[in-house]
Amino acid sequence: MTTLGITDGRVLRPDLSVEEADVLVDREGGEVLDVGPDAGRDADERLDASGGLVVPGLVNAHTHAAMTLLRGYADDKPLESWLREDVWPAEAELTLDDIAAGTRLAALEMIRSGTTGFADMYFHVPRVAEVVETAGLRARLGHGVVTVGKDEAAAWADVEESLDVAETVRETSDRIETAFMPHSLTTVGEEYLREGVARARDLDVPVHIHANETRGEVDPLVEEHGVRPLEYAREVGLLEPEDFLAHGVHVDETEVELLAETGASVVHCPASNMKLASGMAPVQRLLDAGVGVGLGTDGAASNNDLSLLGELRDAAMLGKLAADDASAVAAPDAVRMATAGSADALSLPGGRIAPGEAADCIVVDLDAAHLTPVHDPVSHLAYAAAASDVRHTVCDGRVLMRDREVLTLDADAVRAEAADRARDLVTRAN
Ligand SMILES: N[C@@H](CCSC[C@H]1O[C@@H](n2cnc3c(=O)[nH]cnc32)[C@H](O)[C@@H]1O)C(=O)O
Ligand SMILES: [Zn+2]
Repeated sequence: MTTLGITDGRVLRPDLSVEEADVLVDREGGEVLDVGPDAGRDADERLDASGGLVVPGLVNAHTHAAMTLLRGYADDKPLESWLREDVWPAEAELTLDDIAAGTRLAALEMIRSGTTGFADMYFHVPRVAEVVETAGLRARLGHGVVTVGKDEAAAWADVEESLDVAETVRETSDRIETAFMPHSLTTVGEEYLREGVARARDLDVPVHIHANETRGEVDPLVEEHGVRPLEYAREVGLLEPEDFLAHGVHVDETEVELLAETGASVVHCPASNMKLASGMAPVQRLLDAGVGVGLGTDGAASNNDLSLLGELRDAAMLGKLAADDASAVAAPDAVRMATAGSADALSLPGGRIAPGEAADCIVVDLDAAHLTPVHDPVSHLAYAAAASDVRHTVCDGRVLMRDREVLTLDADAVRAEAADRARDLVTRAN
């Protein structure tokens, strides 16, 4: 066994208290061995955390990584027209190599902003998995299914591809898990949902889906089925404890209770919900009811970055507006959402720094003008720290970024290739 010591900093513990301590990690086992004063002194390799805060690696519980290629391509539109007029036509032109390049750019951005784990819904997933493996991140991956607008054969083929990906891609790496991922309750027809979800249970994989994102999506569903969307979701076999739903903006009391009862989680995406004017999720209400809530950026085309430090600030801010209460979604709630909340929603290791937990952690530099003075480090994480304050990133015991240098990807090459491919993609789409 070789060890990594993250030394001389302060550590955010699972109860969100902060103490001066080292973190000692088993590099091969990818596990935290010890947290305590001088615990890392005799480690084989050291990462300096002085002046910094050691935090669990952030977990992005809902994104479409390769959409980095469409960052800034179509802004200032609501969901329906944004998808139909801009995003889907461009996505129809994506090649396998485009997906790989866009995902590499996302991985680079995630590592540089302190994200160690994520859930991705996209296509050409084996290529996504290769990038995740090389970058050293942890992920739950799936192929997004859309059946509306397709003939029956094409629709079933899309369902089959998602199930096949869920079954096979999890073998790629110890750090990769999968899910069956129907795109949403309205873009996948009922018979496909029922059959796909039942088959996912046989494969023992969870289901990830967009749900209750906009009123424009909820109202017609209620009209057609005569029940709330999450009641319909339950009827078609969704809402098992390991399932996780993106957005959950327009949920009523019945649906909040249904989530609490079933144990399915919600992934809150505040920036995307604001940018597409989708609405405000009742996050404090969900937390009060005991619903598991994680945090996601959604794709870079509706955000427009993948920084979870930015996102958890948005979550804390929007949560107060939604509840009309300044004490709602307090700093510790937002920080928990981006760490343990997301890891638990995805059923992935991580989210807590304690012996026996996965060695996924980051060091956030507190030596900066905008982070002075440090009355409360948790407040700074929630309200003042930015992606560029992340000094080191460690996932599964491996150092992915040291002193802001990413070690697993060639940052300049990744950016150059993504920019080239994005330009060509947009030319083809128009
Ligand atoms: N197999 C499908 C692809 C589905 S992947 C997931 C999809 O979600 C889309 N997407 C991104 N953000 C959102 C959102 O906020 N709500 C709904 N869909 C989104 C994204 O552009 C992508 O097309 C097909 O053939 O079209
Ligand atoms: Zn999404």
